[in-house]
Amino acid sequence: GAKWTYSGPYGEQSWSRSFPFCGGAFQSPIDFQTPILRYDPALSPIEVKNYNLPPSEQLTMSNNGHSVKLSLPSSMHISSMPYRYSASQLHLHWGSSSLLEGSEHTINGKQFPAELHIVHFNSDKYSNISVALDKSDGLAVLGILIEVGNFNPAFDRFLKYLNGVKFKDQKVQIAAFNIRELLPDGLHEYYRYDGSLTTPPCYPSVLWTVFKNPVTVSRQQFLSLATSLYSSSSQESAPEPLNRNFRKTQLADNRVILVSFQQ
Ligand SMILES: NS(=O)(=O)c1c(F)c(F)c(S(=O)(=O)CCO)c(N[C@H]2CCCc3ccccc32)c1F
Ligand SMILES: [Zn+2]
Repeated sequence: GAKWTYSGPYGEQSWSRSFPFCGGAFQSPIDFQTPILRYDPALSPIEVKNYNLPPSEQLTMSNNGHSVKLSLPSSMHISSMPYRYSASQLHLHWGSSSLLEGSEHTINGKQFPAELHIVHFNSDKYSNISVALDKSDGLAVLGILIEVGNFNPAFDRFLKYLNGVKFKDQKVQIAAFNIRELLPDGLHEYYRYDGSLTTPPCYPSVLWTVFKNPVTVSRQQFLSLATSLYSSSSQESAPEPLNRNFRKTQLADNRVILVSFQQ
């Protein structure tokens, strides 16, 4: 597809030229501002199934030039939503060694150092994610905000392989692990809204669930994520660091953000 980046001439202000939905409605991410939040007691705790993958299983970790992503088996799924949403991949967004602000969603204007996304598709209605990608009930993404603090052994399960995917299109196989450990302890407090992919093609097809409570990684783990990767391929002459790969917050328009918790 058409080239797009997070800065320069192909940056987000230009995305809508090649990807019209990026200039459309229901775009993500957004800033969770108190005045547009509404408590919804019907929002039940998120329930995930088969997230505890056996270490005998292998996952493909890759650098696609936009993020580092981990392929996930479709046996992993969210069971607490009206439809079953099966896992497809997880990836991250982060700042840089000099910018500890790289999350996509923000809370009352506070941007976190990084954000983890676990992408799922509606496997009750669609046979695979490619078919589900542009359907209004096609995708569900879990967003986990990341703060710098204590060392996180779960994140190290894949961060320790970053040097194997330094350049675009590099892949490595890694031992699977319990993906549940990447999530915050409580899955009952979250923001919920209808939004979009935060990268081209920006389809408004995502039911977003962003947990209220961030997880922590150590400063060293954050710096490893923020400084190990390049968006350019190994053959290219000028290596382009892969960092600050987050989209700016979009207008909420008249969308209401539901929250499962009361202030
Ligand atoms: N923030 S976000 O909206 O969740 C989000 C990203 F930020 C992100 F970088 C990716 S990407 O790594 O695939 C690089 C961009 O194509 C995705 N992938 C999705 C949408 C694109 C096509 C596709 C095909 C199969 C599986 C997943 C996806 C993404 F959904
Ligand atoms: Zn994402």
